[in-house]
Order: sequence, then structure tokens, then C-alpha cells
Amino acid sequence: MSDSTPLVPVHVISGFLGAGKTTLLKSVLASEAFGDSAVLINEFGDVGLDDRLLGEIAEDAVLLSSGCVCCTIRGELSEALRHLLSRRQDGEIPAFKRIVLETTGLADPGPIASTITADPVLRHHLRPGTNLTLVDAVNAIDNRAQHPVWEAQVAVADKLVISKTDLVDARQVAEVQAMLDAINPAAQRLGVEALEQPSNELFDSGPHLVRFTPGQVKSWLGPWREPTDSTVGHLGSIRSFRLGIENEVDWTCLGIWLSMLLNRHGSDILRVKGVLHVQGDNRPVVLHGVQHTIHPPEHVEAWPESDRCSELIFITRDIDAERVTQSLATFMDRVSDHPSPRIFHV
Ligand SMILES: Nc1nc2c(ncn2[C@@H]2O[C@H](COP(=O)(O)OP(=O)(O)OP(=O)(O)O)[C@@H](O)[C@H]2O)c(=O)[nH]1
Repeated sequence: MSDSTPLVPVHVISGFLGAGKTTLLKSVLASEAFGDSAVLINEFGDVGLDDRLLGEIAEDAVLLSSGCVCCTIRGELSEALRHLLSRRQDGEIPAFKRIVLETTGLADPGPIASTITADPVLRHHLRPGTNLTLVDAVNAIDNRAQHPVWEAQVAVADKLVISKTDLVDARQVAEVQAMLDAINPAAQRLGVEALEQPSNELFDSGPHLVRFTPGQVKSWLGPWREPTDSTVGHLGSIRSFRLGIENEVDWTCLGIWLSMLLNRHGSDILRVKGVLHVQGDNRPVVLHGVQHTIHPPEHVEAWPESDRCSELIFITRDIDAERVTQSLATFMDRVSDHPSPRIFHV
């Protein structure tokens, strides 16, 4: 486990067609806070409309007046990322501190993390960053009903922003918010001002970037909102739940169980986040994963005095809390040499 890393984060702007991704990217590019970014736009089809909207962008990476490097992905993401790195290495483009990737509106951003971590070259230079998902307030309810990828985009988000709130009434915004609470209660919510005046807050999440004070340790898991009765009715197949683990956790045992779970059900475990009290370790360990990928666990400075209970948050498709709780409890019981902790879900 490493405490700090020089790897360049790859942040992802996701959201269904027309949600406002390019509009946000334009604000990002105009903002001084993001002057040292490389921007990748993943276009669907042959004609890159967004790059025309952003200005004249050639197929190869170009330097924008903002100081950012921008290019369009025509082939595989891994190739585009390698190309960007080799051009940086050769001094053809300036060094950059982050990569911002705008996906197509039809993309599931989940596999992007594993594209980076599974590639032996990319993982030496890059790491997955923040998944930011835009949700169009006008069309969210219909999009959810008709396009399963909409739910996947919401489920993997670290941060969610509702766009176009100016075009709907307060009741509709509240309904969209409730829907998001039901799917991904742990994602941080940013207000619409985050789109107009982008700040570092857009892409700051992840254990890698933040040095927590003890009081903030659990806050990394995000604000947990209990789904209300009115939202539970239309949860669909995606659900979220929290596992609490009392007493210290046998890290080896938990690691094996999680690998087995993801190996078998990875495509249905959309997101896992956790803060763990590991046996023999005084510092909290944070863990996060997206689908098949679990990122290397990292230490956080210290626990708050009052609460050392481990927590894992799951967002799953067609897998319920009872099953996961039972599976972990049984595995710990049979495999761990240490007394089994009490495991419960909420
Ligand atoms: N009224 C209003 N319009 C918005 C807002 N955000 C984006 N738009 C408009 O919505 C339209 C689509 O925005 P884009 O930024 O192109 O959306 P996108 O997600 O990049 O779209 P695709 O590339 O097709 O997936 C544009 O006309 C934007 O000006 C918003 O918050 N309010």
C-alpha cells in the first residue's frame, strides 16, 4: 500500500446524450484551475461534433489557448492514452497534471478504470480518477426507464451534478434527486454552479488526492441517504446497501472474498467503497473498486476517536444485501483464523 503516488489521474465526465458534458468541458477548458490538463473526447461515430463545438481540434492532440492539450479518440481508449503519454515523453506536447475524458452519452464508464489498471504501460503512468456524471433533469425519468446505461452511469459516479434544473420545476428536481439517492446514495452531489464555474472540487475525490483529518475519514464514503419509501418502488434492478463490520477485519480473508466475489459477479457489482479497520493496523484503510477492478487499498492518517467500525458500500445489479452479507459472514467463519466479526447491512 502506498501513501502517495505521482500517477496522473484520468477523470471521466459521463452522462447520457445531451446531458451537458461538452458544455461542462468548455467551462473546464476556460477555467484557470484546469490549465494543465489533457482532454480526450470520445466521439461516437465518424464525425466528431463535440470537437467542432469546442473549437478547431485536429485528429491529433493540439494545444488549446487555455494551455490544455486536446484530442479526439478515434480508436481504442488505451491506444489514445498511450499515444498521449508517448507524445508527452517526446516533448511534442506539454506535461499535464490530469487527463479529463469526455465519454459518449451512450458509454458505460465502468470499464474505463480497468482499461487503465489492466494495461501494463498505462498503469505505470496513470490511475483512475473521479467519475463525474451529469444528469439531465428534463429527461432523467424517461432516460432511466428506457436506457439501462443511464443507471450504470449514475451508479459508478463519485460525483453527480443535475443539469438543466433551470428548465424544470422544483418538484421534478426533487424527483430526480430521489431517484439518484435510490441508485447511488454515496455519491457527492455538486450544485449547478459547479458547471458554470468549475473548481478543483469537480475532480478531487478518491483516497489518492485527499489527506483526511480523522473527523473526515468516514466522509470519504460519501453522504449516505436512506432511500425514501417513494423511491424504493422504482428502484429497478440496481440497489445500494451498506455493510457494517464490527471488530477488526482479517485483511487477507476479506481480500480473498472480495476477489472471488468480483471475479464471479464483477459486472453486477457496479461500485464498492470501504473504510476498514484492519487487524494489527492503527490507521484506516480505504478501498474502492468499480466493477471488476479493485484499486490498491490506501492508508488514511487516523480514525476519529469515537468510531472505528468498518463500512463497505455496495452498488449492485440484481444482487441483494442479504446475499452479500451472508456470503462474507460464512466465508469469514470458515476461512479466518481470527474470531469472526459481526457483519450487518443497512
Ligand atoms: N437550459 C440549459 N441548457 C443546457 C444546460 N446544460 C447544457 N445545456 C444545453 O444542452 C444542449 C446539449 O449540451 P451538450 O453539452 O452538447 O451535451 P452533451 O452531453 O455533450 O451531449 P452529447 O455529446 O450529445 O452526449 C446544449 O444546447 C447545451 O447548451 C443547462 O444546465 N441548462
